[in-house]
Amino acid sequence: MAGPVAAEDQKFCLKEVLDTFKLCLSENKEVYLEHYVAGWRGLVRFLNSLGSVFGFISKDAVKKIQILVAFLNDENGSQYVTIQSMVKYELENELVDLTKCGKYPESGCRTLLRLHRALRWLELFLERLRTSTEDSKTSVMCAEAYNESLAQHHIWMIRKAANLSFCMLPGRPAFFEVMNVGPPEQVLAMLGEAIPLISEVYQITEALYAQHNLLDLP
Ligand SMILES: CCCCCCCC/C=C\CCCCCCCC(=O)N[C@@H](COP(=O)(O)O)[C@H](O)/C=C/CCCCCCCCCCCCC
Repeated sequence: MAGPVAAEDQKFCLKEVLDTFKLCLSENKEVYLEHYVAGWRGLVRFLNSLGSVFGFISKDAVKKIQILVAFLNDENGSQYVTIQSMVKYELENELVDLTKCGKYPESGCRTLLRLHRALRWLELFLERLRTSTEDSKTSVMCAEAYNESLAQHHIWMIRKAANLSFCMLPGRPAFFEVMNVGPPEQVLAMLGEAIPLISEVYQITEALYAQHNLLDLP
């Protein structure tokens, strides 16, 4: 009999990730950290299914997810229920390094900022996928989205490695297949539903971080 399957090894399904991002927003538009992290977990599952060449990316994402999960499970976990409460708690208690070489190199605010920047890449990439044609190249769409967003925050070596890895992405038909949604029309429809959700979560977090001058945390 097969044993339990680790979350990262389960088969990816875009619908599930979409449902998780739907759960992210509270009635008053706060972002639940638990669901935000669960959304990223689902995306990492997708990345893992694309092959080991993306291992260095998924490793970094998993590390950041684990840091945030540790805060959620910590004795002060109730302060981390939403991104808003996390920011308030960490700032009020001076738990965020505003400059390099401080006491809290892995604060929740700083860690989430890295995923937040990656969410912008995701939004741009998915929008390109949604408006792509049969002969569009996933590698080009991914690189364009990356260079327009996340790359600006990465050192040269990471940019080089990331851009090289994009060349190993499967073509559009195989990529759609891994998304596990159904025929291309359904993939496009689901992307049309997912992008505004992801965009809203991104905008709310961006405004919160801008309001507290946290967008450049080292
Ligand atoms: C819906 C289906 C289609 C889309 C599926 C996308 C799946 C993507 C899953 C995960 C994306 C990875 C998120 C990466 C977070 C990166 C955070 C970051 O910027 N870390 C850097 C800075 O961290 P600190 O040093 O300051 O702690 C770190 O240096 C990064 C290292 C690893 C390289 C990151 C490259 C990111 C490329 C993003 C594109 C992923 C390509 C996936 C292809 C589908």
